[in-house]
Amino acid sequence: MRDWDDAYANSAHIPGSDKMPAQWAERAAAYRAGLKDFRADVAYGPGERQHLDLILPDGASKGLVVFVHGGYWMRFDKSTWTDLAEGARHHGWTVALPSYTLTPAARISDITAEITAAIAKAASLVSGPIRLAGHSAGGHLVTRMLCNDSRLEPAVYNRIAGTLSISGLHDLRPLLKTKMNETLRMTMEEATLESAALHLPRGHSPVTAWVGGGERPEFMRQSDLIANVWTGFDVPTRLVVDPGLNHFTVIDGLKDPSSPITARLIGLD
Ligand SMILES: N[C@@H](CC(=O)c1ccccc1NC=O)C(=O)O
Repeated sequence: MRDWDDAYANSAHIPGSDKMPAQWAERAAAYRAGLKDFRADVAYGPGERQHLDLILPDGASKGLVVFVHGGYWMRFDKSTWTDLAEGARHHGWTVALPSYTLTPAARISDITAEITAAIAKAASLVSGPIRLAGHSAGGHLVTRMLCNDSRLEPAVYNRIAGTLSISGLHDLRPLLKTKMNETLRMTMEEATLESAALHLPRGHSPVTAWVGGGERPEFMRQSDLIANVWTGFDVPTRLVVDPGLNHFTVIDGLKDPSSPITARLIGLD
């Protein structure tokens, strides 16, 4: 059998990655300190981690971007990558960054419900079109919003203009075979329910699966999978392989207003 732990291990294959979380947090804190309009810690539920940060643009808001962070549902929070809001913010979008309860305190299906509530809250505060983005585990969470069991209210769901799943996980069943499942505590039933690629899409808003060309083959396969399957249900899909980037550098372009990934996020391309 394949070594499934190795297939989904990112840090182990990226030199210097042990120092990255501290660098990410530092960059994000410096970015927050320079923001003119930063609304921290808006509650979207009663839980300790059920809060989101809002980053507002300089002029009128064109709409709402929600970015859901990654870390295999067990690490990090809304403050780790605040600076990734800058690309969309620069172009006039309000960006919401939710935290969520991590595993093992929550199950993945609980986190899906939390992100549903976070998007509903952000949508009640910010008008206009909604664009969803998520990285890795966050890619899982945003594509789950588009499945035909999605609990988003129609008034919110119908505002979704596009979704960007960056190095997203769309079939969770292989993770059952990793040591991470000691923390994730998924059963086959939950892994199946939580796999976007095993659901029909609820509608036809466009989905982009964006993955680094230097990522582990499983991440390439996971991106290919959602684009491939949902194309068959008339979802306009794109698969973008961004050359040379790894699982951590693949999101860097979001902070750059002129990058291709920012253009994709806000529909400029
Ligand atoms: N220690 C994990 C970290 C990881 O994969 C990760 C780190 C930051 C953001 C997203 C990640 N992956 C999926 O959610 C690994 O490298 O396997």
